[in-house]
Amino acid sequence: MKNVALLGATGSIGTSTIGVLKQHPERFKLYAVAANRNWKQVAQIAREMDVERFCMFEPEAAKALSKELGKPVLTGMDGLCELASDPKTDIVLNSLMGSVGCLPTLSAIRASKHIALANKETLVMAGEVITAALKANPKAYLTPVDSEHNAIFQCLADRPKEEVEELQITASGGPFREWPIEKFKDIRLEDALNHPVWSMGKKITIDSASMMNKGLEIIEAHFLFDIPYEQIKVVVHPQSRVHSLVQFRDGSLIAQLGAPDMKIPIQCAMTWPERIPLETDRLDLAELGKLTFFKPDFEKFRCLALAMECGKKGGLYTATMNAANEVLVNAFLEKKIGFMDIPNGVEKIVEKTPTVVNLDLETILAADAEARKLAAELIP
Ligand SMILES: NC(=O)C1=CN([C@@H]2O[C@H](COP(=O)(O)OP(=O)(O)OC[C@H]3O[C@@H](n4cnc5c(N)ncnc54)[C@H](OP(=O)(O)O)[C@@H]3O)[C@@H](O)[C@H]2O)C=CC1
Ligand SMILES: CC(=O)[C@@H](O)[C@H](O)COP(=O)(O)O
Ligand SMILES: [Mn+2]
Repeated sequence: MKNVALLGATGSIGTSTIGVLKQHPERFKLYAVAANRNWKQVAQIAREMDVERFCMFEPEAAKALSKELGKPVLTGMDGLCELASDPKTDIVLNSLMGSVGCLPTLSAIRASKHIALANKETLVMAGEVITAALKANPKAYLTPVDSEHNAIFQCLADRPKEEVEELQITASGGPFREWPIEKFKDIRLEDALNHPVWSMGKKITIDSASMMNKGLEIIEAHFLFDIPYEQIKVVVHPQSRVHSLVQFRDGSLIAQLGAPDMKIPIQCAMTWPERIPLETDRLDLAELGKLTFFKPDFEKFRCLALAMECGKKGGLYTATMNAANEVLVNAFLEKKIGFMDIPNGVEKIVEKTPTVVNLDLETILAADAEARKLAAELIP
């Protein structure tokens, strides 16, 4: 039996993860859960799944949950890190939203856990620190949950990176794939939240609409698989059935396909290299008829181009880009700025990225905080 600590239990990935755990009660126990404010949903999960430990990031939510359950509830970043490193935790499934996911990932690595990582911001913000921590803690094991990276992970199947010519990350293209750039100034929040394939949390849905999500995923892939940016390509695939591909040096292009259901990569990330049964839709290729592929439009989707540039520049660029994007996406969700203010704002903030010699955690956290402050100043 594996004890799972589920960070971000009330969100889209958290809910899919609980769906996977429910299919395998003989194999997984939901040992600990964490969320931000939604203590009522956590209470419901606790009653259904016999959870032992809890953290609510917000102190008021922690108090309310503790009163409801009559059990201790941790709070804040210390609480998240404590659950991630709890001696009884076997697998940490990190589905927190945003850069708050970084320190719990690090805490889990330092405690030599198996981390199934959905929180892509961890690697965008602090890829070098995370990869160094993984080297220093060889018993820690990180498996990707993000659908494209889980697909690449499956295609690679532990082959050495020398055999890889190119990673091909698929992108749905989001709701504005066919919109002319002239119409982008009229984009409303409702349009941007209308993802053509996936039902996800609001922040990643806006990132998909701006294609910043694909930019974050390029950086995520670079750090996960140690592949240079020059060998990472994006291919637009509106049906989202091919989840990504690896071009090997012998001419073989290996793809992973499946229904667009996050339960598939979540379970794979928890059980790899074993494949266990999963009740979910199966693909019927004849019914699908055709799958289409296109080149991405870097001019229309400036966030994608910006992310590629920041990744190549390295240093603190990806951390400042990520922080600025988080602040601006949140402002767009609150209808305080327009859609195009996201790429415009991110571009302004990354221009102010300080050069750095020693890329340690403290420097990254300081750059993240400064970029957030500068981005907040752009919001009316
Ligand atoms: N959804 C998807 O299909 C995919 C998501 N991902 C990645 O997975 C991560 C989660 O995405 P998603 O599930 O869509 O997001 P959601 O917004 O649906 O869920 C976010 C979760 O994180 C919790 N949370 C947010 N802030 C904090 C905090 N400060 N402390 C503790 N908990 C917090 C929320 O709690 P509360 O409910 O209390 O606010 C909620 O449980 C993101 O990094 C995303 O990019 C990657 C691939 C696919
Ligand atoms: C399900 C998943 O992994 C998301 O990251 C998804 O890929 C988003 O869709 P886009 O391809 O539109 O960014
Ligand atoms: Mn993805």
